Amino acid sequence: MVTTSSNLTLPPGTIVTGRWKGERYLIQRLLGQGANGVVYLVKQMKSARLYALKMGFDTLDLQSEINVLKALQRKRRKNGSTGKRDLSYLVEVDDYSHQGKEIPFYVMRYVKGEPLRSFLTQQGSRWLNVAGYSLLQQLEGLHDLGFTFGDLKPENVLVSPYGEVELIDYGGVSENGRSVRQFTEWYDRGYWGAGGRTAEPSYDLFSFAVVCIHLLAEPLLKEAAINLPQTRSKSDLLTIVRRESALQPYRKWLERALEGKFRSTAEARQLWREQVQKQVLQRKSKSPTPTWMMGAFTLSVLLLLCALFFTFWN
Ligand SMILES: Nc1ncnc2c1ncn2[C@@H]1O[C@H](COP(=O)(O)OP(=O)(O)OP(=O)(O)O)[C@@H](O)[C@H]1O
Repeated sequence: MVTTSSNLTLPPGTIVTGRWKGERYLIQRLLGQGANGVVYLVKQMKSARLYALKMGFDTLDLQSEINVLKALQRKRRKNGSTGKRDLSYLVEVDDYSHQGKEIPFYVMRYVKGEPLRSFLTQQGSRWLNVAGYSLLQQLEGLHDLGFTFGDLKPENVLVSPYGEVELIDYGGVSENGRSVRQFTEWYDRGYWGAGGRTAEPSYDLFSFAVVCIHLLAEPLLKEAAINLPQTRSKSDLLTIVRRESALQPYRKWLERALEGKFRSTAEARQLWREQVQKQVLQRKSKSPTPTWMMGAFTLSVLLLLCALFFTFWN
């Protein structure tokens, strides 16, 4: 096995022992690899619990990601009201000594889910209603703590079988008011000449609007994205939204997000909910959708609404 700082693959069965804290983790399998690191599914030896463990290629990048996670954790603890689940996202930070090198790693909650795109391919694009609502809930929690996610893209959104969303990859999270640290062209407001790269809730809402366009009208988005920067603009996106039939149920929401007109993420979430309710009612009155499917879908919407209620009103 060749190990360099930019290429580190550890086989299943390897035990990663933290240099400072001594905790031991047994690697089960590779979960994924990105620009900033490798993520493994691991079993904590003392508890037999499953976690995700991320090892960094670049110590500084990983450290700043860890700093953000710690800051979020501190704020969540202080606020105490954003749901117990989130308090334990970051589990541990340590170094791993491997072939004479110190490799930094952190351990986080293992998120069992499918990336948004494959989830919708398997379940049907209608499930964007449920997943989108859950995503807006997640963003609202983050925004309320004073942070912007930044690098919102389909790969960073994992969805559970019931449509509940978890964001992964906090490497792009920035404090509101600062510059966005990490972004991906298509979902970046600056790329479309639609605003600056200041971290603020409207930045994430814009990205989510482009994510929706990407998922439901990819060929048109691809076409618009190849325009030169001088000719590429937010109106290209607005034109797609007005023309593409698959986007019509979301039109009002997408227009407001692209124009940066939501006053808050709560308002964006509320409008999303209204448009979902409208669709459910319309379908009920005219579509021959099997009752079981409508039942499962409505149950998921209800579960999300309950989760929201307990999170924000308790
Ligand atoms: N907590 C988690 N639970 C389950 N899988 C995860 C988790 N975190 C990351 N992954 C998987 O590992 C992959 C890479 O992780 P991540 O996106 O954090 O790496 P990255 O190097 O920052 O990626 P990018 O190049 O997108 O910035 C993800 O696409 C996902 O499949």
